[in-house]
Amino acid sequence: MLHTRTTPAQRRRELRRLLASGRLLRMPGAVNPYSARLIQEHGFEAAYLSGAVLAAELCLPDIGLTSSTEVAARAQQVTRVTDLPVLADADTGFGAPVNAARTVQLFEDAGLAGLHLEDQVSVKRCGHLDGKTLVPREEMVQRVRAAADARRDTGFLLMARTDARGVEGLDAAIDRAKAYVDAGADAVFPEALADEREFAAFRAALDVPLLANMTEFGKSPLLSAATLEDLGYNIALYPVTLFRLANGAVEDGLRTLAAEGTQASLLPRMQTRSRLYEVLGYADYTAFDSAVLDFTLPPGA
Ligand SMILES: C[C@](O)(C(=O)O)[C@H](CC(=O)O)C(=O)O
Ligand SMILES: [Mg+2]
Repeated sequence: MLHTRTTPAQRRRELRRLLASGRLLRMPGAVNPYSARLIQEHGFEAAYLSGAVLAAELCLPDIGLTSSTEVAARAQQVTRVTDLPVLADADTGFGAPVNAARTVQLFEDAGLAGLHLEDQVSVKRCGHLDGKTLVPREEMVQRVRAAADARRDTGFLLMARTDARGVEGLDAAIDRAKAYVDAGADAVFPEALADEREFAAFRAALDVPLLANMTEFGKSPLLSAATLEDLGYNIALYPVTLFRLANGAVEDGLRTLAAEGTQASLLPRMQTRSRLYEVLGYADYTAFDSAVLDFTLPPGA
């Protein structure tokens, strides 16, 4: 009942254990708390909270309009329903290095297992678009240092993302990543690498855990989990996959409903009522109050 059994500290330890295991961790982005629960049920090791999805859900572009408190509030709703470690997208840290520090503490309090900070300027954009602007390396070093110092739980994972590949080139991106690790980052997210060779170059240059962003319709090839594991990557990120799938299904459904005047032909593609109730754990609540499950579902529901 009420789904979770573990503390944030346990989940952070679990994330660190997984990152040290040499196995690839598969991390889909949750669209909402319910989908975080589904990610857990389907056997994934961790979940992600994407800045792009959070913004898009509010019908906003991913340009840094959401605030750290808004993201933390959403994160808390997600961490309440899953025992999986959840990594959150902290964009640029939402301002100056002191804002990044505050973000770390807000995200710790939200029960997250870690966050990533990127080296773009505050009016940021998706890492797979052209025309990005970076802050000077020294400013990002300060951002990372402030974030590392702000942690009250040293288990909380601090990941540095560099967007430099598309702006300054691969070598500069690797140099920046090394400086961020020296400043206290536990792990690195090399954004928008062009091919497998570049993924390998990052792995050869750094000995901290690395995340591979397998976002669709972007600049990186969609490498399989097996390939990423062979390359020595620690996390395969699918940040917007569930959101794009859901939106595709919703648009198809709306078209069919409009054209056919009934949703009847869509039923085979819908999650049933009984499956929904199973995920929500209706049955578990009856242990406390038999009135919760004192109904029978119609056949096929
Ligand atoms: C990972 C990311 O930061 C996100 O917010 O999910 C995005 C994903 C995307 O826009 O496809 C990014 O890569 O910038
Ligand atoms: Mg993002």
